[in-house]
Amino acid sequence: MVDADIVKQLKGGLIVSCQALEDEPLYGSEIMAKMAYAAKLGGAAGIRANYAQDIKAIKEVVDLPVIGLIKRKYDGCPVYITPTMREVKDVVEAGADIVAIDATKSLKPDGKTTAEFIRDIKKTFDIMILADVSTYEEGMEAEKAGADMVSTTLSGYTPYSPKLEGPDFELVKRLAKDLRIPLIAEGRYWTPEEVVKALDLGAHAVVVGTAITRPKDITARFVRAIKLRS
Ligand SMILES: CC(=O)N[C@H](C=O)[C@@H](O)[C@H](O)[C@H](O)COP(=O)(O)O
Repeated sequence: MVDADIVKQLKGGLIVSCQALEDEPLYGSEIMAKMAYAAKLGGAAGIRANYAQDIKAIKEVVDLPVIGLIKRKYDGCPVYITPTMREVKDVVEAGADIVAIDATKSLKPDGKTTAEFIRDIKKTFDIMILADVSTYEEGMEAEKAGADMVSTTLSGYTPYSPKLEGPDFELVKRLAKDLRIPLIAEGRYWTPEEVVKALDLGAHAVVVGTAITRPKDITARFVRAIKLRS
């Protein structure tokens, strides 16, 4: 069911993605909860988080809407963002307000299409669904299938979407114009100006992850600039 209060809380705001995989230096729920707390103090409107234990830890320290997901790889399947009902259940039980799922045209590990997967989630759980897409068509399909929001998360990460260095503004513009449900802008936002531009193009909210919560990548960006100088 759509929670109008949550949609309203996120409107025009910044959602900070606080994620560290097992092989990343900041892996650990305690650290991710501190990241989320810092984001809240900085004025974030919401948090995006991976893993049940991180979602739980974050929910204990911040009262912001949390978009939860579980990244899990299944052999031979390109879908890794909350790919099956098993991960959805864990996200729901961890207390997330919204579940983010891969809503690309790839079949899920159990052979379901995105539309079938969304239908099954709706039948089983009372949670809002954020459809992570890589193209305009996937966004429109997700809305038709019953998603509550769409995010541009996967643009640049499927073999058939454009490989841009920065955000996919064109996708934001087209989806924000044609969807009736909220469009979230996400993926490779590094500056406040880019975030403002996405909102001006009609995005409901913008997710920033790496540029705020992955110090290894932030450091590498500075170092790269220094190296280019010589
Ligand atoms: C493609 C993929 O797996 N994206 C993931 C989705 O949850 C995260 O690793 C990203 O950090 C997140 O989307 C935010 O994007 P950025 O870190 O570029 O601000």
